[in-house]
Amino acid sequence: MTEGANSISKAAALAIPWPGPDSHKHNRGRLAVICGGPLQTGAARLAAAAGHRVGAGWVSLIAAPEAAVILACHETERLILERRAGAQLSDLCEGFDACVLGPAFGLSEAHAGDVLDLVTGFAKPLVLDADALTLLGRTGPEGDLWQAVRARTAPTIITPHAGEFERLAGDYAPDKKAEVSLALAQALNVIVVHKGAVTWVATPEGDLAFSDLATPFCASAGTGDVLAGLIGGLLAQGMAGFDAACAAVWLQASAANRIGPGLIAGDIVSALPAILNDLVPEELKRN
Ligand SMILES: NC(=O)C1=CN([C@@H]2O[C@H](COP(=O)(O)OP(=O)(O)OC[C@H]3O[C@@H](n4cnc5c(N)ncnc54)[C@H](OP(=O)(O)O)[C@@H]3O)[C@@H](O)[C@H]2O)[C@@H](O)CC1
Ligand SMILES: Nc1ncnc2c1ncn2[C@@H]1O[C@H](COP(=O)(O)OP(=O)(O)O)[C@@H](O)[C@H]1O
Repeated sequence: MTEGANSISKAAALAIPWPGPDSHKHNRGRLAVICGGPLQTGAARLAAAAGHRVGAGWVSLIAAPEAAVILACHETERLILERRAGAQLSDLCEGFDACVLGPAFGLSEAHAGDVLDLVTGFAKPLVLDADALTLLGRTGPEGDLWQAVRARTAPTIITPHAGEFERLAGDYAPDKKAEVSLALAQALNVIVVHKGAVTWVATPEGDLAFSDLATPFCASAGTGDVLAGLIGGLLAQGMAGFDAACAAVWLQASAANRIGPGLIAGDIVSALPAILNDLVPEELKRN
């Protein structure tokens, strides 16, 4: 089944959107990243920074007041949108072109309600990662959340690591990673980015691609949050789901490989301009 799968190459990243003379910050893609509690803001900040670096013109972190204050101590270029008591995430995300939900978000009943609200009420491309996937795994195929994800018409991209994948689809043999990714893509009607030393990207329509490019130094806290943010940033700029996922996987791996030993997640974000500079069309180069 995996014989037709493409290896993700530089060509995937050459397809990313670039700004033009008519670009301004509001039409280059507006990305919302949902933040968890005040002691767990780092994951969302990594995702937001990655989405910003990859070209989204306006990136907001949405957080409850206690976490918003922490964010305000850290963030310079990202906007902070305070979520007051009773406000729905789907209302706050109106006007954004894409959203990332899950990194260090939280696993309570209230968080599960928030995930259901956004999955149902946000009619734009959505990246679900980390805790959003654990919550989805808890409800299972018969649950409201699973059914709501299936019913979405806008693209949904999920980015499970092996542990999160098993919560969604059960155990699998290591040599069946491509097959189980495709099966989950179909079962959930989502694009699956099944991470690891080999990352597989699968769609409900049967598209399949893989990457084994990334250095094992990627196995470090927060690198998956960066990937989720890259996908979100590309979706916000209008890239199609499968193309955005493949481009983000290549960009994350290439930036990580440039660092190698000593890599921590934020370095991938910092290395992105050099990687992007190798891809940018000649007419956009001013250096
Ligand atoms: N800066 C920050 O604030 C950061 C915050 N973060 C946030 O922390 C929260 C927890 O994140 P998490 O990734 O540890 O997820 P979690 O649901 O606890 O599952 C972990 C368990 O799954 C299993 N497992 C099996 N295979 C695996 C694999 N390939 N890769 C990883 N795990 C694998 C393994 O179980 P074991 O095999 O050890 O029994 C492992 O113990 C989450 O909210 C996240 O967003 C992070 O993003 C980092 C930066
Ligand atoms: N051994 C490895 N070789 C290459 N890449 C890896 C390896 N282990 C993990 N990665 C990559 O590192 C990232 C880790 O993501 P994840 O486990 O979600 O981390 P976090 O939740 O801490 O951000 C993924 O993009 C994954 O593909």
